[in-house]
Amino acid sequence: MALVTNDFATPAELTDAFAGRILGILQHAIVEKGSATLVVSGGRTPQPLFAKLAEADIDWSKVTITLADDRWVPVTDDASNDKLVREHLLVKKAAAATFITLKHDFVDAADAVPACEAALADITLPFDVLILGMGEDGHTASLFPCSEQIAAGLDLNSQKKYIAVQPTTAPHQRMSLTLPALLASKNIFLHLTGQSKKDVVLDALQANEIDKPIKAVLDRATVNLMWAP
Ligand SMILES: O=C1O[C@H](COP(=O)(O)O)[C@@H](O)[C@H](O)[C@H]1O
Repeated sequence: MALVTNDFATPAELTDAFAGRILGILQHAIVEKGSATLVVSGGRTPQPLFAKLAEADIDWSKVTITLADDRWVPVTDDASNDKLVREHLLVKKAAAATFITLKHDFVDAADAVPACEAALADITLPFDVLILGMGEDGHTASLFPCSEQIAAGLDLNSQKKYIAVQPTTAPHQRMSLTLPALLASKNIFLHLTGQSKKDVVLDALQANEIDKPIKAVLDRATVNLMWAP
């Protein structure tokens, strides 16, 4: 639908402005309906944003946080998005938030899909805020172009909110929200740093969504790109 570009001169300026924007939406949701939902991504990009959010003075006890995707590794592993959230977001003032993990005690992520669906069952959609990341291959959440599951993950008729994904060119099996579940969000942000990732987004606008899965979101939602070099 629309890509709204918000460019900042430095990562620090991006972090400050982006945190303010997210907090404003969460605060508004809390006033309007008594609660708010925040879906975050993992990887390296969001760590400073998480640190900034964690210090914010909102009523975090009314906020539920979950992940758009996770790597199927123990939550003690440095590759775990769950670990990232627990160590950098669910601290200080934000420690009062409720966290819905995607990691359940199954060897194969595919066996954990029902547990993830059940854990999300009490949450009323749409999510208030979705923060997506993106890899250089155009994957978003864990909807990887190189995976056998990509068509199923992008299927708008899917009744599933989660899908287990096995990338072939990236490590770890994954658990990911499906495209229809990602699109069930009132405010969608794409959080990127570096010129190369911005170029990937601009290229993706002309690409096939199976090759560049971020395109599937860009085509169907207003996406605020929050970017700094
Ligand atoms: O594997 C993943 O990669 C993307 C991008 O991560 P980054 O380190 O390049 O910021 C991330 O959005 C996703 O949550 C993660 O599982």
